[in-house]
Amino acid sequence: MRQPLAGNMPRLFRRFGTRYRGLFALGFVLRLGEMAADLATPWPIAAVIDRVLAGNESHNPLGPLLGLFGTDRMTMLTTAAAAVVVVALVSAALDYLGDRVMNAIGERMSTQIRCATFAHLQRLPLSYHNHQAVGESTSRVITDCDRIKGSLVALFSTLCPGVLAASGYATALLLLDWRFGLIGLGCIPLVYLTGVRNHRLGHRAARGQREAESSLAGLVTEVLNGISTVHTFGRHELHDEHFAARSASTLRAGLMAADVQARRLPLLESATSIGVAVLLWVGGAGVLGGQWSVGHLVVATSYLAGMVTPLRSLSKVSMVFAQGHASAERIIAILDQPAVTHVPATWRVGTLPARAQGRIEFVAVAMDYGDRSALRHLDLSIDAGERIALTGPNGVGKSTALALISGLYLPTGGVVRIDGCPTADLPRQWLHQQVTAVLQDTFLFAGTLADNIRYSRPDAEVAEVAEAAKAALVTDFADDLPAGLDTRIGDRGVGLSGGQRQRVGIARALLADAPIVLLDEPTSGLDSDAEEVVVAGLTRLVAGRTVVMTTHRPSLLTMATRIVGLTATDKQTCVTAPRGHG
Ligand SMILES: Nc1ncnc2c1ncn2[C@@H]1O[C@H](COP(=O)(O)OP(=O)(O)OP(=O)(O)O)[C@@H](O)[C@H]1O
Repeated sequence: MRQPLAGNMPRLFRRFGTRYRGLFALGFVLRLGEMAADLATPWPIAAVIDRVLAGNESHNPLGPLLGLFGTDRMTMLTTAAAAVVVVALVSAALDYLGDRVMNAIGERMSTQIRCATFAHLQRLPLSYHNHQAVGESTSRVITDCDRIKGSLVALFSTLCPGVLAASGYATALLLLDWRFGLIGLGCIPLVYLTGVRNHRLGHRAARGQREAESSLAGLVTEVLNGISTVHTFGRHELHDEHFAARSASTLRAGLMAADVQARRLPLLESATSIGVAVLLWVGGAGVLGGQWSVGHLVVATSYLAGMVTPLRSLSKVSMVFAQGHASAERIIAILDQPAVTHVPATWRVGTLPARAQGRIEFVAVAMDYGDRSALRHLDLSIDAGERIALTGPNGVGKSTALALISGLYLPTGGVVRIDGCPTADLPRQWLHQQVTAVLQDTFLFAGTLADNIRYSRPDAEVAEVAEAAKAALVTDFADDLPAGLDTRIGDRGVGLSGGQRQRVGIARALLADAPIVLLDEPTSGLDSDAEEVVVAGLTRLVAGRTVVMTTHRPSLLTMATRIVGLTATDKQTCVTAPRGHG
């Protein structure tokens, strides 16, 4: 459910902003100082007009100060000019310090929001990621967090000082003369009404724009992930058409946002010009009637202009706020998702043995992915040290069974137990130490071969990494590379063959030294030569561990001590009579 318009930013504030209260207070004090300097700015000019030019001191409280260094006209002019410069310098220095402090709050808060969003996103269950395009999630972490940063910086460097300045000038106008004050205050409802109406429109436009941009990012990521398929089938035009269609919705949303933005300033100008006109008329009449001096009127118009200027700059950043709100909504949608670590862990790590025996049981296990059923009432028991191969038709649920053992998903019915403990109740950290896997396609991160092997156990010694690499036959090809195991490989293992990537995956699993090993078609994409080498590595990996594998390859089936066939009926995933296998 969407949060109310104003609900998202305050939530981000409560969570990430409270620690900056001290800095905020400092920034506020600096802004107050700057405002006081700004309020003093027109007085030397007014004093010159009233005392030096018109020879009249009655209306100007600063008039007598002008004669501090002498009362001849040129000395008073010089004193006024120096006062203008001093006041401007003080205001500029306070402006600089205030901006530094306030902008820093925005920058720090947004960095924290980005880090927290990424950390949380990583911990969301696979069921979330299965339904979310990678590009869309990337766009949230990068672009939405960037928009939040923009609006936080605008909040601290424009909105807060702007509101402070506008209220300061309004108060000063009131103190100057209550009639001037009323004229100034009269502008505020007009500005507020145009602002609120535009903010709503702006938020709607910004939300549409972000959704359209995210969908574009999702498309780009998908096509680039499958770029070799695009090239193989030469379907570039198809994706061009999809991209153009989605770009059209981005354009529509962008034009709507541009229209809202363009409307804002003229509306505001019209609203505030009424105030300026009234002030000029009332003030001018007052000067003609001898109620006020010209200098007095100059100060009042300068205060009204001072009050209107921040309102104008606020209107310029209001689209930034609208975008920030829309993006905050999308970030909160991620932060509100329950992470996998929230699963209650009944057994604490300290109460569990450091190493499981490796017994696995499926008791009436069912698994549905949304509306799709993958396993129905599966009963299967695997003894510690057994090596079983799951076989059966495509889609019967073999990979799903493996995913349930490793805790990637929790069963939607029944229970999966390791050494008698349901996986749903086990701490994730312990489960990661007990179960390792070699999948159909080993995913490698950008970094060195050694980094990728160490991924399963970051604290492993160099010698242990080398030993795992040797046992998995990684060393055989790494020795021919320029820096051996320290050779850098690209994203997703670009630069290595399929068989080489699988060998790195085996080394990674060997280093994890877990009592349970899952093999999900680890040789399916390999030719017979590569398969032979990978099987040699796997033979070392499986020794002395409980192994559950899915494969149709005879070379792997020979490693199994039992082959279990799965078949599906409407009500049940059945286990066909187990066959002993050496
Ligand atoms: N992440 C997922 N989201 C939705 N449905 C899924 C997901 N993973 C698997 N499925 C569905 O669950 C069913 C079982 O899939 P699974 O991959 O476990 O079968 P499998 O026996 O390993 O198949 P194969 O032999 O083709 O690898 C299939 O109908 C599949 O479409």
